[in-house]
Amino acid sequence: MLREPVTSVVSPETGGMSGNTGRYEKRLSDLAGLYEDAAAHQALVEKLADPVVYDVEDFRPGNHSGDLIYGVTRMNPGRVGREFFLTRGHIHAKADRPEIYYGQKGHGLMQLESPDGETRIVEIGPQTICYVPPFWIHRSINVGDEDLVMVFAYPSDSGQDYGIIEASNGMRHRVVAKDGGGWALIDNPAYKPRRPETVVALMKQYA
Ligand SMILES: O=P(O)(O)OC[C@H]1O[C@H](O)[C@H](O)[C@@H](O)[C@@H]1O
Ligand SMILES: [Fe+2]
Repeated sequence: MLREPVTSVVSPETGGMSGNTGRYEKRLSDLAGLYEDAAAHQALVEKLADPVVYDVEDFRPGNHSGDLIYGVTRMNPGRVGREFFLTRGHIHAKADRPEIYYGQKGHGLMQLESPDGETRIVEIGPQTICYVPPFWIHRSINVGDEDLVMVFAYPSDSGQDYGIIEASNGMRHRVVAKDGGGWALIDNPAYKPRRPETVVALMKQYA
């Protein structure tokens, strides 16, 4: 069926987008288990009365392969202990599907992890396009002191698999605030590397 063209106007200030077909919010309590300091997380949920920490507005034309979902994510600035506010993170359920992010406002990082445990950190500011290649687990982190707003687009049949991060007890590295400003990468001591067979099986589906 022939589709009609669509335009969306993005507001870098509010992180909203016209023409969206959906919207969802994540509250701080939805992110339990992601941060190294679970007590600091719980204390902050109570202190701030469980605020929205990121929201997503998107346009979804449908699920058939070859189509595209696009939208905008807005993330609050903030920290849990020494870690910055972040998204849950995922690999695409169809793991060979890529994604594009386009910075609109604020200062963020994309933390990427390959199936065999390599980490890459990409800085995203306004006007920066970040290409997330197939097979990389990805999570956004707001390392600035204002909202981080990014436009994204990915194949509409990608899906999100959140279990891969849970299964390894988090990503291999954590991004933490340095004393006096900036950020640093540290090891996540709880990290369980994926077994070589798991990595091969994940990539073989698309060989
Ligand atoms: O799904 P999360 O890992 O919580 O990330 C939040 C959102 O970030 C980006 O906007 C992605 O393109 C969305 O697909 C994702 O849902
Ligand atoms: Fe994604």
